[in-house]
Amino acid sequence: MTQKVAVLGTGKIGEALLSGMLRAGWAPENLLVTTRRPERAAELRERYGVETVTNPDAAKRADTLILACKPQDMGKLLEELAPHVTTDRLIISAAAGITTSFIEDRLAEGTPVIRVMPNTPVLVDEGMSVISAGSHATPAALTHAEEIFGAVGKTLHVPESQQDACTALSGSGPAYFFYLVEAMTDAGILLGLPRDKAHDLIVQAAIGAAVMLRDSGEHPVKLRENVTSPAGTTINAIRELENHGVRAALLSALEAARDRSRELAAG
Ligand SMILES: NC(=O)C1=CN([C@@H]2O[C@H](COP(=O)(O)OP(=O)(O)OC[C@H]3O[C@@H](n4cnc5c(N)ncnc54)[C@H](OP(=O)(O)O)[C@@H]3O)[C@@H](O)[C@H]2O)C=CC1
Ligand SMILES: O=C(O)[C@@H]1CCC=N1
Repeated sequence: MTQKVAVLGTGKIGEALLSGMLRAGWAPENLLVTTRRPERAAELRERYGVETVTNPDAAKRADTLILACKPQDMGKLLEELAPHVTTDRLIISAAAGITTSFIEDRLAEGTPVIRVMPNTPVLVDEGMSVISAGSHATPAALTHAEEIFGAVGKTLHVPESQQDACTALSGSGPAYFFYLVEAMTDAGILLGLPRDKAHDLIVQAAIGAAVMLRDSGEHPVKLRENVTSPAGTTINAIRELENHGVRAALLSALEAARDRSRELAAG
């Protein structure tokens, strides 16, 4: 039997996943989506040729339900789904903070639940999706989750106790790099470069650095040392970064993101 997958709460990350699954070869007729607003449903139908349905219909018709609403909307969504979700359905939640037990407690006893934290680079098939099994998720269910998320990037299994930390590093991670690029582009303006040139220079530096980090096999410290010439330019910049506590700021920032993920679980 062909597996049907429904994305429930198709906003930014839900749409990113949907588009990735279609790129990876999923047939539109095997995908269902749900939205809160009818105009959003129309947009998705037109853009992707997928069927839009209600949440109860998604629960009745799809084998796998990917819950992609905000953590704050999860309780209400589960209330709506509970009467219709049978234990042969697989529930995958992409919501920050929401634990598998939060979901299990609101659905029929024995329903398999998997928690996944993806990130927006799934849009370009360079995502990272961090996967944890709930109490009733079988190895086959985990393999299915890996197939879905592995089509749009890498996957990593972690114990659920590490999910809030992974959310801070990986789920939110791309935002920190976008923020750095934005700030460094402003620095280019300060130094008198036109914005488009500053942007191109910083983006290419980021891409080059990312590929080296991934492919060179060298530690980041070594890669940075290779750029940092004695009495040169880079060390002057590094001194300013250290003076302004950028390393400490990053430690605090990621800790704050981790703590917020924990808070979201509490509602
Ligand atoms: N954005 C990211 O980078 C990442 C987000 N996540 C997680 O993904 C989830 C969604 O985040 P994001 O995509 O950014 O948020 P969005 O607000 O873009 O998407 C959530 C969508 O869910 C819809 N929705 C809410 N309640 C219902 C409901 N009962 N039925 C149907 N649709 C509903 C909302 O509709 P409406 O538009 O009408 O409000 C909205 O379109 C969050 O839990 C977040 O933690 C995980 C990893 C990365
Ligand atoms: O900011 C957020 O809460 C979501 C979760 C990870 C990335 N975006």
